[in-house]
Amino acid sequence: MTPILSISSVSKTYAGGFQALKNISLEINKGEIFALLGPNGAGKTTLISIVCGLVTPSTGTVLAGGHDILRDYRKARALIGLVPQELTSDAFESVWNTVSFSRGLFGKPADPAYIEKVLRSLSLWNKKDNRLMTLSGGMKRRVLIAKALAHEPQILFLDEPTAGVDVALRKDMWELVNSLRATGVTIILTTHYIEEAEEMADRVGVINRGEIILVEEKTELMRKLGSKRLILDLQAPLAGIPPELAEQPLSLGPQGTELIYTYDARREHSGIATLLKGLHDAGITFKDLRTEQSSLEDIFVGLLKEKS
Ligand SMILES: Nc1ncnc2c1ncn2[C@@H]1O[C@H](COP(=O)(O)OP(=O)(O)OP(=O)(O)O)[C@@H](O)[C@H]1O
Repeated sequence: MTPILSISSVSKTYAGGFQALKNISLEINKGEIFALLGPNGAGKTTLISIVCGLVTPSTGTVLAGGHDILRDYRKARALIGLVPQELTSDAFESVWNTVSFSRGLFGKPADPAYIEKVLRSLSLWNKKDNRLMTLSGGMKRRVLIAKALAHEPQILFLDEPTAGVDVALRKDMWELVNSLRATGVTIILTTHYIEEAEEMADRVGVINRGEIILVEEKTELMRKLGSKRLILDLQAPLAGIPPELAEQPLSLGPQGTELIYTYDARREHSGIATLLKGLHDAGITFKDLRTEQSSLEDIFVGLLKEKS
């Protein structure tokens, strides 16, 4: 796949001496939805701000569509749309003017038909003459997205798109992101909500204390999510897995008193019946059994603990 965004060895130390990013390298592929997960203060906003040319990195380079964000700022920035968390100005302006003005900022010629398409796709068309101050919170968020799309960017950053919005609007946002992806836009979103990453992302990156600690395909994470463990408390400890059970996905607990069987909880056949028959044939008996499931949340929390 072609990377549309290449972040290489980016570090950021703020003026006070605080190191917010440590040697970040990340490639984002054209057309993918990438979710950047991380706790408060992890460095998500700093990273986005560097990619958008709002904050200067202490070291490292960022290329957007092959253009260096520092040396070739206008070309690189024109490819990027940024949806911030909050609307800061323009309270007295109309939706139409605000969005059209954003397009002009990037030196793009006026294109009323395109602005109309964006407003319609965001269900803002019948609000086009409303002043921003008269809109609900959800509508204001849509205006932020329309503004970010006004200059036809290829890469869209959504900073916490659904923080503090109600469930219905969150679902709308998810749909919207999917429909944007269908138009070929690459989307990078930051979120605290693991559910959101699960729902939308093709790949997930986890950032903690300024470091990327994991980047993985969501399906791979879901595979981990779907993996379940059946733990059998044995009557008598085993020294090893008996050869007749060697084909099974089995492992032994620390003292040989627990036999652990890992299986995919989403498959129709867990293989547990075959396992139990095999245990019976091998003369292995157990006192008790239980199952455990790891969730993306567990993986996430575990990762953060490991690194702390
Ligand atoms: N201008 C600045 N000067 C000094 N330190 C800063 C500055 N901006 C951010 N920081 C610090 O850098 C760290 C990372 O902040 P950043 O806003 O990038 O985190 P975040 O992952 O976006 O957090 P949140 O989820 O809370 O938005 C924090 O410890 C923050 O206090």
